[in-house]
Amino acid sequence: MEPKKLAGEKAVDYIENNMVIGLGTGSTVYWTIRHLALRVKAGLHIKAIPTSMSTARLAEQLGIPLASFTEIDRLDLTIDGADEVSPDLNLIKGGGGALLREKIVAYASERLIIVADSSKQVASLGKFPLPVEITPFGWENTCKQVMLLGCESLTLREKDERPFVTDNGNYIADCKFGRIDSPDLLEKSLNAIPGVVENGLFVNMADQVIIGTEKGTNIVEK
Ligand SMILES: O=C(CO)[C@H](O)[C@H](O)COP(=O)(O)O
Repeated sequence: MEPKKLAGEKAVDYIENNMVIGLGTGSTVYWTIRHLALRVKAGLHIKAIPTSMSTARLAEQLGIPLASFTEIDRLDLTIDGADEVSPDLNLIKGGGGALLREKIVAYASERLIIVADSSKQVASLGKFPLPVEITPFGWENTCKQVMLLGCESLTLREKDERPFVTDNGNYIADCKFGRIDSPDLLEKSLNAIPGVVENGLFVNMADQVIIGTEKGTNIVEK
């Protein structure tokens, strides 16, 4: 079976009645959302905070009740995908451009479960270009400041030959740093640059990773 589908669906086993759930973004969480919708139809009572407009649309279409931070302070569990997962469960996220909302939701959650196929497991972070969300104002200068942190190459993400715009109205710089040995330091250094809104390094946030394979799922815990 499809590894992403197996991982995404497995995560639904961890959702209990009356929980508030964070719903991530991407093609693996897509399966989580579809599977969760079946359980909601069958009577499971939950509320979900989506991490992107696309996830909100899908959840709404499938009848999953949505909530917002206006009414909720803490979430019980967030289920999200990742672009890279290191052996100590640090992550690169943001391939889909939703990293800011994903980090806000994950930070407000008691637990973060990551769903991915085995291609996302890496010995060390850094092969996947690190997505950094930056404000449109001064983006050229912000990119120069990011380069000074040891970035080897940087590309402003585009869609239809225009800068890609996030759900928050910002741009994404995809940054190749090579092997990232100190993700915690790089995460903080990037966020200290005015114009950087957030970056895709998720350090010490994931509690569990569900890896989908051709044959089933493997669980990796902290
Ligand atoms: O961080 C993300 C979006 O911003 C996604 O979770 C990440 O890109 C993984 O996506 P997929 O499950 O489609 O491989």
